[in-house]
This record gives sequence, C-alpha cells and structure tokens, in this order.
Amino acid sequence: MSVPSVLVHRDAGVLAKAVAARLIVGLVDAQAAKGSAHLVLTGGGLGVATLAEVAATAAHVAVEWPRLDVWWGDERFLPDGHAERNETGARRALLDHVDVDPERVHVMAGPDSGLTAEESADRYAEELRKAARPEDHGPVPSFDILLLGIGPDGHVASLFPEMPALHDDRSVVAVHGSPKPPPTRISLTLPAIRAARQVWVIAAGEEKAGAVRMALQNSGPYQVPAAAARGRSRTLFLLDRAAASKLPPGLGRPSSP
Ligand SMILES: O=C(O)[C@H](O)[C@@H](O)[C@H](O)[C@H](O)COP(=O)(O)O
Repeated sequence: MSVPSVLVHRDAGVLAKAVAARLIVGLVDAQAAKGSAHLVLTGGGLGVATLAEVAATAAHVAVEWPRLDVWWGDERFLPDGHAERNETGARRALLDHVDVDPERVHVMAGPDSGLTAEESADRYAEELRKAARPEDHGPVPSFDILLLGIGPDGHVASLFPEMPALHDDRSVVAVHGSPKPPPTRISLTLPAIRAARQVWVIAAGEEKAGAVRMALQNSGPYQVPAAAARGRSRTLFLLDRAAASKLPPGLGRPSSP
C-alpha cells in the first residue's frame, strides 16, 4: 500500500478546482494507457463540488467519457432521483453534461428497485465482479481513481467508526444505523477501496482537521476508517488549509498561494 502524499490548497474553492484538474489529467492518462478507465465517485458536498468543477473546466472534453466506467463508493439507500442520493448530485454536477455511456454508469439500486439494502449490495458486488479482469486478481476492478470524502469522525464512504461493515471482507455491504443520515446506505468495504490504484481523500474545513490528522497518523482502521484508505500505487490527501490545520509541521506541502 502507498504512503499518503498531502497537498494543501488555500480554500475549499481552490481545492475543488485543483482536484477537478487533477482528475481530468488522471483520467486522460489512464485512458491513454489502457483505452478505458474506472472512476469511483464519492458523495458529500465537496465531492459534488469537485464534479461541478470538472464540468466547468473546458479541458474535460479531453476525457473519453464513453470509455469511462463510473462507480460509487457509497450511496444513500433512497429512491432513484431523490435529492439526497449521491447519484443525483453527481448527475446534476457532471454526468448529465458529458457523454458517458449509460451502460457504464454503475448505480447502487435504491428501495424503488424492489431490492432490500442487502440485495442491492449483493447486486453491486456482482456488477463489480463482472467488471473485474483476471489481472485484477480480485472481485473488483483495479479502480484507476477512487475519490473519498471524509467525515469529522474519520468515516469514508459509509464506513463509520466501530461499525460491523469495517470487519466485512465482502466488497459491498449494506449499512444500517448510519450516524450520518440517512440511516441506511450501501458502501464499498475497505478491501474494495484498497483495490484501487489511486485513492484520493478530499477534505475542506476545520471540522475535518482532527479526522485528517488521525487518518495520516496510522490510527486503527476501526476507530478511524480513513486511516485504511490507501491505494495500491498512490494515496493523496487533497486538503484545504483549514482541513490541514492540525497536521504536524512538515506534513502537508502548500500547493497554492
Ligand atoms: O454519502 C456520503 O455522505 C459520503 O459518501 C460521505 O462519505 C461524505 O463523502 C463525507 O461524509 C464528507 O461529506 P462532506 O464533503 O459533505 O463533508
């Protein structure tokens, strides 16, 4: 697993723009190398703001959107089209504005599908399994870039401290009793997250500073799930100054004036 690199930007607005630019280049590079790419999106305010900045960046046309597989790290178990679904935010911010192949936008089914949360998680795990190739050596594709927001409690995706999902070796699980509403969610597990080539943890605001520090100081993954958010070849913590404000000196190189 890769040791995290930390990049710090002036504020949340600059951070979202910088992550968007980095994401465009990362996808272009992955597609140049392999002909296609797998991207895992995160929910949350900063995750969606980043996608909106991708849509607003003229260079996004350099991404071959029809050859991108879009996944989610987690989803709120809400009906299709619900304003609080991570999918809804992503479609409004970006996916409705680029020519993605609908067959390659892999949605975590909500209750309107007739599935229970457990069945929805199982279906997603199967979709991931079908997309995996022998060289991935596992039940999920080697995601090129996997985005994660982080909560003040150190959660990533819908993996909250001390919850059973953290001990699950499947790739996708249903989460009940989420401390962050809504209570029922679908989430990739840590093994699925750690199958990614690159994991980017994005965070802005003072309220994330403690979680960011714990995530970078090798806390236990059950107390701080973000501490296990590591990519196979690269891990980035992309922060604004406020979210980086509790890092020990020397950790966190300012990336923008
Ligand atoms: O479904 C969700 O809510 C997200 O997947 C969750 O993991 C989010 O990324 C963090 O809680 C950060 O959210 P904010 O960026 O809104 O603080």
